[in-house]
Amino acid sequence: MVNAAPRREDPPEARVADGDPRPAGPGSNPGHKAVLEGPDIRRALTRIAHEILERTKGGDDVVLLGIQTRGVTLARRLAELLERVEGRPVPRGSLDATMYRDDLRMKPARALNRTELPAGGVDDRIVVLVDDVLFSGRTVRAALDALGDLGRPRAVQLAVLVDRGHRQLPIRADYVGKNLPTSMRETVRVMLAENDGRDAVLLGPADGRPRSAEGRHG
Ligand SMILES: O=P(O)(O)OC[C@H]1O[C@H](OP(=O)(O)OP(=O)(O)O)[C@H](O)[C@@H]1O
Ligand SMILES: O=c1cc[nH]c(=O)[nH]1
Repeated sequence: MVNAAPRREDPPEARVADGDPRPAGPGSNPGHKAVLEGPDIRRALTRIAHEILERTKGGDDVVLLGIQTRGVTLARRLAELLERVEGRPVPRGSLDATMYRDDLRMKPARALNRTELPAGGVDDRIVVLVDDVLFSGRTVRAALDALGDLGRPRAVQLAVLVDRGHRQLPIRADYVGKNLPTSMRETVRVMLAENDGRDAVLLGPADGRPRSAEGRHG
């Protein structure tokens, strides 16, 4: 399980009592606390990779599909971990579900990202959707609709780094890095080195207003 206890590789400011959130560090807003640091994220992803192999009986038919934006980075990292264990490449791709959202009209327009499938497609495969945060479930609902237009997987599973609760749809994750109880007045920000320059999961106030799936883009 993810361990918040101080470790030698943590920066000095991280060495606080077990269970206490750590100061958020560089690149983050004041008032945000780091609930996971780089080593925690690495351990969580390693555990998820092993769980995927166990549940899919060696991962032979697995395709990892990262949901834009940070889900794509996490899918890449998971693929590398699976490849290290299995000694063969694991097909992966990316999914932008923006056009399938049910709250498109309520949000500022945003640029579309790439949807890319591996050469073998997704038909008859076990697709593991990967995202950084699971909240209302509306992004995953949109991703399932997008996937339905791309093929017919044998099964679809969901892996998330953080499940912060507050589901508005009957969606659950099969693989969870960390269950993080939150209030609607908080926001969870996942930072990844490839996207943000460092690895951390930050918990902080939601810009002074409760964050909900209504009126936001996801
Ligand atoms: O369960 P939900 O309520 O849908 O929230 C979860 C989604 O919110 C965030 O994405 P966001 O739309 O902020 O885009 P980003 O990943 O590109 O930053 C996060 O990356 C998840 O995809
Ligand atoms: O707090 C939240 C809610 C949805 N998506 C995020 O990335 N963070």
